[in-house]
Amino acid sequence: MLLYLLIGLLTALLYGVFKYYQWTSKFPKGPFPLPFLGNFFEFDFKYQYKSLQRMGKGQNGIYTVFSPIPFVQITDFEIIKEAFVDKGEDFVGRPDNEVIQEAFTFAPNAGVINSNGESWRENRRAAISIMRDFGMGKNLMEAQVRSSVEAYIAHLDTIKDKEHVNLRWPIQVMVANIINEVLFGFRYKYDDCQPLMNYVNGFNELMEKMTESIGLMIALVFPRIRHWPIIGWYSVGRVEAAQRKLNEFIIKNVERTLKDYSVEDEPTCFAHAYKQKMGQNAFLDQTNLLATCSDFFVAGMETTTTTLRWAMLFFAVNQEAQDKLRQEILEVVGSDRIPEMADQPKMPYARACVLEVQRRANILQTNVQRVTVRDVEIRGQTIPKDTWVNGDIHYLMANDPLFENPEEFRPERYLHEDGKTLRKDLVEHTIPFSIGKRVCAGEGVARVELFLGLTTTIQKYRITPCEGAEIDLVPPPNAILLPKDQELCIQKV
Ligand code: HEM
Repeated sequence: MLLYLLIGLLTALLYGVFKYYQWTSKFPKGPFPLPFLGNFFEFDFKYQYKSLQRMGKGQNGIYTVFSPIPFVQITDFEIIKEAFVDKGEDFVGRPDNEVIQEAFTFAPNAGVINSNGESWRENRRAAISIMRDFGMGKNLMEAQVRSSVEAYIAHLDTIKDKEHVNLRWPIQVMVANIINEVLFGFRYKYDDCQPLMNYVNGFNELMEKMTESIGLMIALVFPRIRHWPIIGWYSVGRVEAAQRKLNEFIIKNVERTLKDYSVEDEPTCFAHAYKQKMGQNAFLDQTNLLATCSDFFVAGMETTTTTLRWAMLFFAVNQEAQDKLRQEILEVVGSDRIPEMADQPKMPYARACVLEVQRRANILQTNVQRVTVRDVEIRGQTIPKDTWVNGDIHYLMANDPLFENPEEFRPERYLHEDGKTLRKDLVEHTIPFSIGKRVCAGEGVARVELFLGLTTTIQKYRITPCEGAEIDLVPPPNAILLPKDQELCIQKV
């Protein structure tokens, strides 16, 4: 009897293993997955980009990691382009996993970053149209950026001990004020910005918790565990609670902005303009107003701040590049006014610097996840509908053979020998904002912020390491690769 039972169990197990491998064979081939567990134990969830760097080598640009969810990685530029641009409509989804949608968003299927289908389309369209009306990529937005940059320089001027300056908060407030003013119509003062600091700290804690939690990874596969006592709290509950706190900040700011606004009035900020559009279709409602503001606030603040913080460290370490950049700024702009976007075409070295900062900082461990909305074929391999796909811009910018010695910070790599013309091939492969239908919705603003934020700082200040200190360029684990907090010496030029 026992023997029959054992034979029965063994047969069921072998059948299960057979079915498992039959299923995995539907996805692009990658590192060999263990039965049922896939590559779970090969994956360092804290440093996902390092695991993906290791696994991606020798995979011909497209492969699957089972974590244990099938997770297709695309590491080759031409294949990312084929998927996200040529077949863009097929890769336009975001995960509609209930844990992600309920715990990590303002509300399920709302806003722009995590929504799907018509809700995403209508909200992205409305948001971009409002941003354009407020001058995204044009003069009005540039004027806001320049005024925020000027306030930041004025703040740096007031700092007494310039030999030990942590630039984190000055940069954070400068960048946050731009998006805050666009969304809600007001700015924070450098000496009175506690709600903003609470938001930023809360967001960073949320990112840390998300990166460190193996429980969360398990909950993505078995969402029910989030309702279990204790396990539910450690896997999802504490992350969800952190997200709810962030949501409160957005609700307060939107309420403050809309309190005295009537839709007959001329809108002076994003929240006003969205309020005017509400009701035009079923997806533009109060929840989506809040969720879209939340998405633009978070996406618009932490990414640009982090990139500029890395920039200061790179230039502190690379004095030669800093001198060269300053020389170009002084030749083209002089020192009586701050740079403007119209100067950019005459400043190839500055453009190369921004590209190299973004490439070398490479701030996202993985791209924001896409999901296939139908079965799709890429390079002769089928990716089934509803598969998670990482268009791995991190891997690309750190490993593409076009970037010789990718670890080096060397803006010159973007310039031809004449020192004036940008290398189009390298520029094309530098895609920190991703590409395709879901390309970053704030790319235009971010480019203005990065160019003006960087060039104005270097125009006004020489940045060096503090005496006797070494700059630490190793990022701690976090979904966004933030630099470690460290002080720098700043000297007025
Ligand atoms: C250095 C700065 C930034 C970087 C590196 C960056 C990068 C990205 C990336 C990689 C994505 C995912 C694209 C994809 O799914 O393929 C994204 C999406 C997004 N970004 Fe940015 N971003 C930056 C700044 C901004 C700013 C300033 C804003 C707002 C003003 C913004 C708003 C958004 C939004 C709303 C999305 C979601 C788009 C969608 O799903 O349709 N980002 N960003």
